[in-house]
Formats: sequence, C-alpha cells, structure tokens
Amino acid sequence: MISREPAVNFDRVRSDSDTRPAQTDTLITLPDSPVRATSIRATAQVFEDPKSVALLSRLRQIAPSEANVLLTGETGTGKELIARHVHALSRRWHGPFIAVNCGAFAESLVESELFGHEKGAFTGAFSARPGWFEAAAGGTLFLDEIGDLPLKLQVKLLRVLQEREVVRLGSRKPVPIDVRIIAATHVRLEEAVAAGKFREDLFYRLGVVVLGLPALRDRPGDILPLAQHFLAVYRQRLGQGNVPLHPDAERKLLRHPWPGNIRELENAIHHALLVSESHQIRAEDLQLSSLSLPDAATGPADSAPQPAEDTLRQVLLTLFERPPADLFDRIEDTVLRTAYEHCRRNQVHTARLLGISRNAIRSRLIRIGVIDARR
Ligand SMILES: Nc1ncnc2c1ncn2[C@@H]1O[C@H](COP(=O)(O)OP(=O)(O)OP(=O)(O)O)[C@@H](O)[C@H]1O
Repeated sequence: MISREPAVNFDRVRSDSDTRPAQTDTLITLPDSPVRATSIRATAQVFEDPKSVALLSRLRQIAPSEANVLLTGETGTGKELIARHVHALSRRWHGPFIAVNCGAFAESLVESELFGHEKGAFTGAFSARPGWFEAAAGGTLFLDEIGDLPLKLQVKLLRVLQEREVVRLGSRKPVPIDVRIIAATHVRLEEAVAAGKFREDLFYRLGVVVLGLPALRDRPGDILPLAQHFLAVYRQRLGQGNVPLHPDAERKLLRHPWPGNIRELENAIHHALLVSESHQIRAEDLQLSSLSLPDAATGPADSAPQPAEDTLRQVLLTLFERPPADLFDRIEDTVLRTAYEHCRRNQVHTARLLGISRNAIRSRLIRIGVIDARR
C-alpha cells in the first residue's frame, strides 16, 4: 500500500491556511530559525508487508491522542518518517514538527538548545534564544537518539514533561509548553535503564505508547515495493527514463540482510541508477556490503566497535572489480559510509574507529550528502 496521506505539515513555511496540505514531492527547507529544524520532505510511503500494514493501522489509532510516543528500531527503519506521519495525522498537524538529534551536540549545547537561554546566561550567549520546546509550541518535538541524552539532562527533561513548563538557562521564569513528544532510539532503552544509563521514570513517561519498527529483513514484503519506489524517485530526480530491475537484481535484493535497513536500500538503488550502463538495473549494479551489524540487543550501547575488516575487504574488492577514475575519493567515501553504518550512525564511534576527529567526520558526511548540515 502506498500511503498518500500527508507525511508532514507545512505550517512553518506557508501562510495561514486551515486546510491540510496536498501531497507533493517538493523538497522544502524550513526558514532559518533560532532552533534546529530539519528540512521536510513529503514523500509517498510504502507499507506493503503485513507487519508494516499492522504498524500503519496502529499508528493511525494512536496518532490523534496526545500521548507521548517512543519509536524503537534499528537505524534506517523509518523512525523519523513514522514520527512525521504521526504528527501529520494528529490534531497538531497545523503546528510545527521539529526534529532534534540528541546525540549530535555536546552536553552543554544540548541543554541551551532544548530549553533555551537568556542573554548572558553563559559565555557567548549574546542574545536570548528560545529552545526547541518553545519553538515547537502547538506542534510536535521529535527527540531522536534519546538514549544519547546525558543523565543530567534526562532529569531536566523529566521535570519539563511533568511540570509542562520550561525554564531557560539564566532565567527563573517558567514558560508553559504545549508540545507532543515523540522520541526515538536504536538502542534497547530497557537495557540502558538496567545499566543505570537511562532513567526509568523518564523511560515510562516517554513510552506511553511504544512502537517497534521491524528491521527490513523482517518485512521482506516491503523490499521490492520500496526498491520500485526509490527507483521512481531517483529516476525522476536524475531525469532518467524507465529502468526496470532485472530478475537477478530482485533476487539479490531479497537475499540481502539490510543492516542499514531502508536507508541502505535507498542508497543502493540511487547508486545503481548512477552506475547502470544498460536499460535495466542488473545484479552487479547493486553494490551491497557484506556488513552484518552487531545486534543492538547484544552489543553494548557505548562501546566502540572493532574495525570491520570483512566489510573493508568487501568494499575494496568491489572497487577493484570496477575501478572508477576517482578511485581514492571513492575509497575514502565508501569506507566512511560503511564505517558510519557499522557504528550505527554514531559520529563519535566512527571517529574513534577511523582515528579521525569527529568534526572531520561530520563535515565529510555533510559533503557527501549522508547527513543534513542542519542536524
Ligand atoms: N515506509 C517507507 N516508505 C518509503 N520510504 C521510507 C519508509 N520508511 C523510511 N523511508 C526512507 O528511508 C530513509 C530512512 O528513514 P528514517 O530517516 O526515517 O530512518 P530512521 O529510523 O529515523 O534512521 P536513524 O535511526 O538513522 O535516524 C529516509 O529517506 C526515509 O524517507
């Protein structure tokens, strides 16, 4: 089933209108704002596998309520997309949707970004700024990678959720808040709670409704429809004509374990369209890693992974089979992408694994389009 329901709201980028936005494939970027907000994109969504159909109907049930939602699932399973969907189907659809990656900022910065600050609250606070909680008023605040929130801030977040008010850094005046929280994590929070790394009371407050997103390998009925969907999206973007999937390519897609889930499938299809030299996508056009990610349930959440020697070997073999002109750039980019997925999209772990600074990792990931500069 291709859902044509609006996946986003456009209120922050359009004038006062009380009608729901029409579905569109336009990429829209939020205007500069004192708070971080991601660009928003309305896309068709694929929910074909029975597991996804069940997820969609659960989501429609819970969306209209005001309950906080906790989304769990491996990286790339569509947590942010589902969060946008819940928002679009909620009574808050006309308010802002603000996505915040709690793991992307230093502890000192997250606090002022989330809760805001007054002028002079700390060195460099030249003017007062509202935080994400205030900016999301009337809408939804999506707290991604909530498991990365430092304990000190977990205490503060819990208080904000209980009191329904926020106090900016450097101020004593409480400001009432009106947001629905959707949090997401790719680690098992129950285990972080047991290990004393995540507060149990906050876990229950955030997870009034818990939605587990199945890994792509556990919903095989979605693989080919998603591949067709991404083929259509990227064909249109690249201005290409119809490029069908060869049956061997379909078999290869169905056999792959998809450790990077839907994002990995999207990248594989995009890449295949770029390198395909025939009128169809052949199996050899699909560059799939042999990477198998450590299970989030068994792998410790905060330990750096070991170098993925098998993966690197596979990457090099693939490149040397068909060496492109810009070989060294391609090797660097591919190693970085693979290491980043291996580290479950954790920039600090990727930096540690590759022995480069986190800033260097971040700017390269932005340059090659893996992450959004605004996040
Ligand atoms: N059901 C779907 N139909 C079509 N595209 C999808 C679907 N689910 C996810 N995608 C696409 O897959 C990509 C990854 O999805 P998303 O960013 O929501 O995953 P995520 O679980 O939030 O990832 P992470 O844990 O790394 O933050 C996005 O480009 C998204 O648009």
